[in-house]
Amino acid sequence: MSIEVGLKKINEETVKRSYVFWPVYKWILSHLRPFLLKVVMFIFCGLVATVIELAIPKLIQHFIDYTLLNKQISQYIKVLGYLFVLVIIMLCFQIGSNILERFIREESSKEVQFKILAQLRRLGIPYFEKTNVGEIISIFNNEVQIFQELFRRCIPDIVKYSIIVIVSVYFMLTIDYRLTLIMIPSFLLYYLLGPYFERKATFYGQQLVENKTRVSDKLYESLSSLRELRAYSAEEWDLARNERYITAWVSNAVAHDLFAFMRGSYRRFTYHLGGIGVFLLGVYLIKNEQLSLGGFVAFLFYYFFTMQKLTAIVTRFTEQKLLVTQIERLYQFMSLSPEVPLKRENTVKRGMIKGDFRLIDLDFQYNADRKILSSITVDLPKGKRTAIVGSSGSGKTTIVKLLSRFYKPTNGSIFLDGKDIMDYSEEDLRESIGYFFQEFYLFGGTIKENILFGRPSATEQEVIDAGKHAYCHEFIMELPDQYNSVIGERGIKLSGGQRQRIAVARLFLKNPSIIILDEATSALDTVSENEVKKSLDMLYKGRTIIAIAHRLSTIRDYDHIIVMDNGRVVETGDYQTLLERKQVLYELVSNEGTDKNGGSS
Ligand SMILES: Nc1ncnc2c1ncn2[C@@H]1O[C@H](COP(=O)(O)OP(=O)(O)OP(=O)(O)O)[C@@H](O)[C@H]1O
Repeated sequence: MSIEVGLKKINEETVKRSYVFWPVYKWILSHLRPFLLKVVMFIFCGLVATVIELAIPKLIQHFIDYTLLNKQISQYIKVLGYLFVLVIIMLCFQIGSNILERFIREESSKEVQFKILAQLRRLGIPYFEKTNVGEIISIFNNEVQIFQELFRRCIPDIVKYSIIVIVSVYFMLTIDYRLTLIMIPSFLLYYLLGPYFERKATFYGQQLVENKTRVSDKLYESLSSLRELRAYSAEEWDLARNERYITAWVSNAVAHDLFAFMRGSYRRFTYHLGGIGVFLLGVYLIKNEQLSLGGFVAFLFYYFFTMQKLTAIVTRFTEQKLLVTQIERLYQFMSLSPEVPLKRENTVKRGMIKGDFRLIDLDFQYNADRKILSSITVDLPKGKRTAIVGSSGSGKTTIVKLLSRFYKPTNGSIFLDGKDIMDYSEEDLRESIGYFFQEFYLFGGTIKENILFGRPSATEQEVIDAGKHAYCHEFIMELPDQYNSVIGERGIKLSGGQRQRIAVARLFLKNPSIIILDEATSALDTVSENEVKKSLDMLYKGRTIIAIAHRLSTIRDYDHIIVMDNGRVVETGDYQTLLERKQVLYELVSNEGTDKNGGSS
């Protein structure tokens, strides 16, 4: 059976899938490893609390059989005293068990969140380029929640209830083994249909949560697009669209409640049926003096308590199976290996990378079906300004991604200061390279925090010096809170040029030996561009600069130009020489001039 939910058909078979269950389950449980001692303590506390809780009916049995029948008042007070002490001890162990359970749950889910972040970092740019942000966010929202759910309910409940059932069956056996055997047919009767109702109720329960999220997403979309809907007279269309999702939600809710009710009713039916058996046999045994009255009363308590917990274990197992299947995507994500293996040991002294790049016979493709770069052999000298130019799609950005080691070349090598770039540690490389893009991220905090991002350990004076070098000190000092001014989400309260100068200040603080730019200032007006250029010129001094340039007017003063076409390097040299050669760069410059003049020159 399947139900139509929105545009996606969700099949119930997903609930039954078990081929991934064990590896995923083992992986989930591996998160308990750091808290092994606490897990043992949790089980111990649970065991003690359960033994005490279940010893109480035994005490009642004693009370009925000896104290009450023999009318011994002193015994009566003694039993009450024991009971009181036992309850206090039991409560202490229950509190301990609850605290440990909560600690284990929260710590393990915190750890999984850290692991997701670390894995995202490990997978790096290739993963972000292949996966949409929605999917990544959903891993955090849904899968982490499922993970918490497993540690909140399923795993601890299965452990707790199992302890209860084992201890309780032991006490039942000490009363009468024949009565205890009645549990078997009673449980088998439950097992006949119970898991079916469990599966259905759990499945619809999960769908209910997903549909609820979908309905609120759609409502949010409808509210955000009210103007467009009215302008296009599309209210009816929107209503019909929402109705579909709401109908799916409602039918899910009805199905869930129905199966949950049937699950509960069937559960009660089976163990009450067994209860009748216990009554009949119990009365018979009392009549034949094979069972005491107190023993019978205590047994009744154990029977109902055990049956309830036993059937609850089945419920938790069903829920757990579904949740584990749903967490499979997170498991697969955590099992991914980065395209570029990360090297950890630092092999060069801090600040010693100078930026002398040599690319030898380099080929690259993102996917097996298409070559993006072919036979690239080129030098990008240290301490110089190199510009990479060429038509759109010729592979400029791809080269820069390879220089940054975001990707691994398909063939050939990249040497940095004479050493294969793959042999540098991640830390060495990231410390040595700074980036400057048209768009970059400013955090919603203060200007100081945003500059400090370049080197969090920098002093206040270093931040101010960086601000001065980047020509942003003056405008910062004019703001009401100066360096402590809050700049709004993504730096919304600043102009484009001001934001870019903050980014330059950040780079001053980071102090990398190599700076990679992607047509950094093309989105600015002339005044802002000149201001940013002034700050960039300060930054460039003594560093290796590699720039992707779209406007050829910006590369005149570069030392070295690499001209690309269709994934190949077609020309290299300085600007003047290449122009005089009147080949590809000359063509590009001429075309740019033509475009600017509207094709008239
Ligand atoms: N992550 C990716 N996966 C697959 N193909 C990609 C990816 N990034 C870029 N490409 C392809 O590689 C080719 C070169 O792209 P690249 O971005 O390097 O060109 P570019 O010269 O920088 O272009 P532009 O000047 O337009 O930015 C293009 O055909 C592009 O479609």
